[in-house]
Amino acid sequence: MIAPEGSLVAMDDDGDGAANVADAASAIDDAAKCCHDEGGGGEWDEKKGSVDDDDVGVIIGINDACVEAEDGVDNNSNNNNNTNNDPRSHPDGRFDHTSRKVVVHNILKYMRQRELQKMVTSWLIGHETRNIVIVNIKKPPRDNWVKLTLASETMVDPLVEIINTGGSDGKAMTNGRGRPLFAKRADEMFLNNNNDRGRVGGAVAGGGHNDDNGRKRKERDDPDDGNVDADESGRGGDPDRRDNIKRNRSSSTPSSSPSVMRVLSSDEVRDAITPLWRMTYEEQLDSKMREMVNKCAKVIIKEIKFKFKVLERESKRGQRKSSIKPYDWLNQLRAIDVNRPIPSPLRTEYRNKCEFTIGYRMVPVDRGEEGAGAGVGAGVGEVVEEGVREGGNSAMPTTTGGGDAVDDVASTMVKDDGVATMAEAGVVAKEGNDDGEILKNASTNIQSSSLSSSPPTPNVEFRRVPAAGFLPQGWNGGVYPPHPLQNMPDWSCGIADIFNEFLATSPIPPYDSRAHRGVWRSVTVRCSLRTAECMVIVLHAPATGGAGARDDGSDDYTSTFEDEKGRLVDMLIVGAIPTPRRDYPDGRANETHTTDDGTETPSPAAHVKKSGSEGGNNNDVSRGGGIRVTSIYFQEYEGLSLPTPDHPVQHIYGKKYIEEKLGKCTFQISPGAFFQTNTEGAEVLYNIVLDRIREVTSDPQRTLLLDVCCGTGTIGLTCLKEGVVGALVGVDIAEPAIADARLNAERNGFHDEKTANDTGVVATTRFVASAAEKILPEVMRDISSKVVPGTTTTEPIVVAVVDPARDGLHGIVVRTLRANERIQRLIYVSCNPVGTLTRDAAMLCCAPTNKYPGRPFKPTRSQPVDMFPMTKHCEMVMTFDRMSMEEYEKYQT
Ligand SMILES: C[S@@+](CC[C@H](N)C(=O)[O-])C[C@H]1O[C@@H](n2cnc3c(N)ncnc32)[C@H](O)[C@@H]1O
Repeated sequence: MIAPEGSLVAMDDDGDGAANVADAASAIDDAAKCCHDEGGGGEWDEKKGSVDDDDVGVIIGINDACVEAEDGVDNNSNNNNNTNNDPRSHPDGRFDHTSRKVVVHNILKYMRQRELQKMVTSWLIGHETRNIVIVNIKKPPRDNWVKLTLASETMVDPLVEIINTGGSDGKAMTNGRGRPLFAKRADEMFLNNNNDRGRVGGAVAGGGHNDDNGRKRKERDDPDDGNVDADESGRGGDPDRRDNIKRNRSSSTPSSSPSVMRVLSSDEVRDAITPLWRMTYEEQLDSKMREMVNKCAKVIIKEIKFKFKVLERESKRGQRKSSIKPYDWLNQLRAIDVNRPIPSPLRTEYRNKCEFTIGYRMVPVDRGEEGAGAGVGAGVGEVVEEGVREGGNSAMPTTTGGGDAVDDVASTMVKDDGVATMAEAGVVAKEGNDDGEILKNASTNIQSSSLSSSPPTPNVEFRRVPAAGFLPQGWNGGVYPPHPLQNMPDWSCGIADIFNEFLATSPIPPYDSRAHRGVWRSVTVRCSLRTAECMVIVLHAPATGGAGARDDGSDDYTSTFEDEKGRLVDMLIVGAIPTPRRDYPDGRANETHTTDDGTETPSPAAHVKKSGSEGGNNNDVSRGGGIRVTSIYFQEYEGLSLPTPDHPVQHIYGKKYIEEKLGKCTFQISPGAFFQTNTEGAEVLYNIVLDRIREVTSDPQRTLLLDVCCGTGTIGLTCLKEGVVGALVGVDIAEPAIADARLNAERNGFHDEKTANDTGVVATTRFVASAAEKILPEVMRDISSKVVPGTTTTEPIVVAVVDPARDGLHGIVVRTLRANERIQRLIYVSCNPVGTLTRDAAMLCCAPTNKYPGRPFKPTRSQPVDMFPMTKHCEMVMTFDRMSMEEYEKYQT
């Protein structure tokens, strides 16, 4: 591996030809020093005696490999480019955020960085032959667990074993005070924390700076697509998707004890992916309101109070010269007043983007239904019937309603004995019959399952059918169609149907993420009902097969791959997307929706037509039924997790982007760019941002908006178009998003550096493609020195909007925003309000320290917006105002 510039490589200090434990320890020490540098990632707060940013900048190698230190930037975030010199990248250059992590519990809550590193190093002493390389250590402050990232998935189980059995008498190692440590695969933790997925010990398991998941990067941003394999890390926040990814990861983990897999009913699929679907919409909002109060607002108050206690302790010890009293507002009854969540204009079928995993569906072979189930929309074991594709000339198979058939097999169980699992299906299918190998379920050894409420049915036979859909039970449970999910629009199910038909007849199998064999991985569909455009992105492994297959040279689909791609494209573009037969719960199909003027309409289509006509769109699109695919991409990827937003794509058909109308603007969206997944909900969200800006400025010409994590420029350009600001600086890490943002500026009338907008305000736009933590200090200097366009003043009113991915803001970004007192109002749009928002809010509002200087902010408004009905996820717009000098001085002692 090449060490990144400025990082450290463990030297063979003792001249034995290899970097060993001692070398590693010395490198660790150096790395520890490195972490104190300005701009470093996880910073150690000596005074607090804890790791502040939870990301300890260390790499420990206990094998013949070299030992490196991090470059100090939190590349764990899903949004980082994958470079070969990133010490956290996979040894072969691939970025892996998934199953390489181990969580160790019962660590002492307060440990200095160096102690922590030495302890971790000591676990490996005597086990050098196991060749374990720890590439990252993350410990949240004040928590008693640590998360270790290893160089390879194969090192995970050996490390767990060492920690759990490597102590005296074969017992677990101890924490230095005699308490036994307990290590577990991180992906198993996700499985076990269904109700609060991804959180461990009260903190985000993915690490403070990270999640989503999701892929710390990963962690993608559209909250509820319930899926899986390809995550847009860092491209915003898709909580459901993250949840799904966790489900997948956890279930692809080999388990030491046999578990039982059960075919889920449609209701159970809904429970897994849209857990609030059984509630009325008012109940859903009530539940989100409670969550925002208890897990967001109250936690922020607690965090700030805690920081005051630490300061007090330090003052008593004489470690601090000046001090500051806790703010009075912290003890007020509703110190952070949370408003009731604003409802989503659409309550069903609101997603404009859906991601389906390609894998295998388990179809029970019912003697009367032999040959059933080629379509993804079909319920398990159900017969596919011929249907006519709307707007097209071909007869495409569509499916009959699937719910009954699924319910019929709800009590059927199959033993996941490590042989007949879905994860292995790719391999088996290659050897056997892709679209119908029959698996016999052993009637013995069937165990009770936490998922199961009904007894197992012995001797059930299953066929594995290639399919695209969701993985509500993870990989081992197989793929389920999206048709029962009420948040999925018709067009997405129609696309799934096309894929199912294609996969059923393709000689090329789906990708098996455990064996790394096969080819088809996932499909992402993005659609605008307002412009009637639809983009399909097919993620696939190389045609030569996955890495697992290449090892033994057994898979090579190069001779048929191009033909199969062509066949798939033909199927996608032959006509309008077929209208699927949905599998909605009784009486729920025709939920009402609130239109812009507050009236109730029966379906999303009515709302869409209304909005569309206002926006000048005359497409007669009915629930997506008349939509055609307008753009197709293929993306080859052989990494273990998900491609980054910048990963190359191959444009195959149609337009290179889709357009979406939002407010008064039209936006183009490329394959790698983030866009809010609920268009109507995004309008509500952006209106709140507009109101919050209007509250603090009556002089748009002098007002500059700093849009951090701007994506395709949607928030900033909306504010320019509405004339509430005169200048916009947008920063985003994703190059495709920034390229779109620049074009979107032009598309919406901001052609040059300076353009008078509709309201007469002279507008300037500047979009920068860079990680905010790298560029923000420079951007802030620049803002302070330039003359405000259209004026002669160098004193702009600066309002900042931050809308980070689930990972939240990097510590450097928080510090820069806080230190720059020209920013009087900061509007934080969070897709992770119960996670990273609480952390970042505490940093913005706590008393000033060397690390977080500047007058503190104060949360003044909290407005949740329900962007993801039926899921637990909720967006939050929290407004922070700079504490006045007068008030601030009051607290100084
Ligand atoms: C939730 S999206 C918000 C996008 C945009 N504000 C919108 O509403 O469409 C989060 C964005 O943060 C970007 N991002 C993630 N990490 C970043 C970083 N370190 N620096 C700058 N942008 C980042 C992602 O590329 C993504 O576009």
